[in-house]
Amino acid sequence: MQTESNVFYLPEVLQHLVSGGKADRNQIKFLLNLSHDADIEKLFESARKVREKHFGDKVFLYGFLYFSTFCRNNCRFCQYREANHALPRYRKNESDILAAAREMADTGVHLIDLTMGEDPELFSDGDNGFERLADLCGQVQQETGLPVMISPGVMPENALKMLSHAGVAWYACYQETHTKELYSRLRPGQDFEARMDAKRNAGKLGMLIEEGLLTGVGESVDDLATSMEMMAELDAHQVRVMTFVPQEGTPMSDIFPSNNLKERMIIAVMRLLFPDRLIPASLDVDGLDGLKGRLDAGANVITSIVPPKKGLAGVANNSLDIDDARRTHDSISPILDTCGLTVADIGAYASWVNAHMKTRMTVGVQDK
Ligand SMILES: C[S@@+](CC[C@H](N)C(=O)[O-])C[C@H]1O[C@@H](n2cnc3c(N)ncnc32)[C@H](O)[C@@H]1O
Ligand SMILES: C[C@H](CCN)[C@@H](N)C(=O)O
Ligand code: SF4
Repeated sequence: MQTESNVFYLPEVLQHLVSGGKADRNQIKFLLNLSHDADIEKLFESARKVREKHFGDKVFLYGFLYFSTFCRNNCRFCQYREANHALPRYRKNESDILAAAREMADTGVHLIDLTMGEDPELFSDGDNGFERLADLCGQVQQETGLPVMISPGVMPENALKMLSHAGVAWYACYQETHTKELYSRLRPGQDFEARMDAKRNAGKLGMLIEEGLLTGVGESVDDLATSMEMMAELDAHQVRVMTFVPQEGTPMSDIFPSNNLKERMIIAVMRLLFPDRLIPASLDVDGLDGLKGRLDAGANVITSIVPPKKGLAGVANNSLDIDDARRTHDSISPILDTCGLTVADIGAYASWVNAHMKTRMTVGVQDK
C-alpha cells in the first residue's frame, strides 16, 4: 500500500478502509491531502459505500433549538461572543421552547438539539440554574417523546449528573481543534482539558458524546490527524466538522471564507475512520444548497433543522434559509431523493440511541 517514498496507492488505501481496516496517521494525512478531483471523488464514493454498509439508505434529522444566545465567553470565531454588543440576543421562555420543540417533532425530526451560549444568567445561578436546565430537557423529552441533545458549553460534573438523571441522551461540546495552541487562539481563556474532561465525564455517566471540529481556521493536516486520533480516543458517537463562517464584529471577521471542499473531505475521512458513527451534514454553514455535497461525502445526519418564523437562530449563519422554510423536513426531501436516501423511522433512531447508551453505560461502569 505504501511505496518506499512513503506515497500511498489510493485504491489500496481505500479498499483497506472500506473493508474495515484501520487507518494510521500517515494514511489519514494522505487522504486529507488529496488534490485531484478524480481522487477526491473516489474518496467520496468509498465513504458512501461505508455509510451504506452501516446505515443502508437511511438518514436522521435533528431539530435545532437555540434557546438562549447570551454567552459569557469570547470565542474569536463566534458572533455570539460576549464582546459583540451590537448583536441582538434572545432568551426563549419555557412555553416558546416547548412549542417550537413540538412543532419540530411534528415535522418528523428524530432528536431535539437544545443549544445555548454559556448564558451568564444560568451559570451564575449555580445548581438552581443547572436544575432548571435539566428540568427543561425532561419537559422537552416528555412533550415530544424524542431524545434530547444538550449543547450548553462546558458543564461541571454535578450539572452533567442532573442532565443524565433527566434522561438527556447526548452531550455536545466541540473542541474545534485538539492542537492546544490553535485552541487557545480560537477559545481564549477557556481551559482545553476542562472542555475535554466535560465530554469524558458525560461519557462516564452513560451519555452519548458529540465531538466537533472547525475547518478554515488555519488548522493543518497534522492538526486534523490529531483530532481524528482524539475523537477515536473519546469514542465519540457523533463526530462533525463545520467550515468556519467569518462573522462581523469578531476578531476573525477578516479571514477569507473557505469553500466547503475541505469540510466534505473531512466528513468522508471521518466516515472511513468511524464507519458506524453518526456524522452530520449541517444546514448551518451553506444552508440547503450545501446539503447534497455533504451527504455525498458520507454524512448521515441532517442537522440544524429550524422551523421558520419562530425567531430561532442558527449558529454559523443566524438566519440563512430559516424564515423561507428551507431548513425544514419538506425542503430537504427532494435532496434526499437525488441522493437515493430516505428518512429513517423514529423508532430506528431511538433504538440506535438506546443500544449505544447501554454500551456506554456498561463501559461507564467499568470506568469507575
Ligand atoms: C453549538 S454552538 C453553541 C454551543 C456552546 N455555546 C458551545 O460553544 O459549545 C457552538 C459551536 O458552533 C460552531 N460555530 C460557532 N461559530 C461558528 C462560525 N462562525 N462558523 C462555523 N461554526 C461556528 C463551533 O463549532 C462551536 O463549537
Ligand atoms: C452547530 C449546531 C449544533 C449544536 N449542537 C447546529 N447549528 C448544527 O449545525 O447542527
Ligand atoms: S461558541 Fe459557544 S461559548 Fe463560544 S462564544 Fe459562541 S456561544 Fe459562546
